[in-house]
Amino acid sequence: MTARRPLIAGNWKMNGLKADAELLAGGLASRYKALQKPAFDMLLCPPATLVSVVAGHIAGSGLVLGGQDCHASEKGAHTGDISAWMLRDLGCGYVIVGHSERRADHRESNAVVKDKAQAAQAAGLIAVICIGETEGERDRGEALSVVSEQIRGSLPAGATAQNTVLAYEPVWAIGTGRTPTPDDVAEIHAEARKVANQVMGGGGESLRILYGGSVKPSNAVDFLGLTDVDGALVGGASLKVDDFWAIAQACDA
Ligand SMILES: O=C(CO)COP(=O)(O)O
Repeated sequence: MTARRPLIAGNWKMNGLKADAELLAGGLASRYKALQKPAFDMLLCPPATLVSVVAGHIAGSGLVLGGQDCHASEKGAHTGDISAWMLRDLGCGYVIVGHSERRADHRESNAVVKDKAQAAQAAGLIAVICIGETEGERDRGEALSVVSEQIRGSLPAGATAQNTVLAYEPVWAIGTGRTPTPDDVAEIHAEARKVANQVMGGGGESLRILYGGSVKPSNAVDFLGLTDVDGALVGGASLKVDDFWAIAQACDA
C-alpha cells in the first residue's frame, strides 16, 4: 500500500465574503479538530482577500491554508499581484499554480507556471501544480501527451514530492458536472506519475497527485479509491461544509 497521505483541497475561486469564510472555515475546522486521528490533510484555498480571515478561523485545528496563485517574484512593481512570500507570511503552507482558469484567463504558459512553482518552493510553500487537457484535446486522443508536456514544462528543477503536489483537472470537467471515467483518470494519473518521476529524477512514488473536476459527494469514492489518486481538488462542492466534508470521508471508504 501507498504511504501517500490523501490531500483534500478546496479551491474557493472568486467566491466568498468574510461572513461566508467564517461559516465555511469555522465549520470545517471544528469537524477536523474533532477527529481523533485524521487520515487525510485538508487544505483551504480562499481568495486572497480572505486568507487572513480563514487563518484566524482554522488556527489550532490542523487544517492547512493555501493561496490560489502567486507571482514569480518575491516583491516589486507588480500591481495587483501577490507573492508566495506574502502568502507564507499569512500562514499559508500551499499555493495553487497553473490552474486552467489562470492559464486561460491570464494566458499563463507552462514556463510561467514553472517560475511561479519555483517561487512558491523558494518561499517554503508546497506548489499545487495544475494540469489537464481541453475537451478538443481529449477528443483528438491527445490527453496523455498534453498532460505529459504540461508536467515537463511546469515542474521546476527543484521539484520534490515534499514541495510539490500535482492536480489533474481536465478542463472540460471543471464546473460542468461531467467527469472522465475512473479508468480514464487512472490512466492519466499513472502516466503523470511516470513523467513526474522522470522529471524529478526519482521520488515520483511519493508524489501526491490529486483529481479535480466536478468532484462531489456522490462520485468522490470513484476517484479517491484509485491507486494513483491521492486526493481531490474541489471547486464548487468545497463551498458547502457538508459536501466538502462528505468528499473527505471518501478517503476512508
Ligand atoms: O477547478 C476546480 C478546482 O480547482 C474544480 O472545480 P469544480 O469542482 O467546481 O468542477
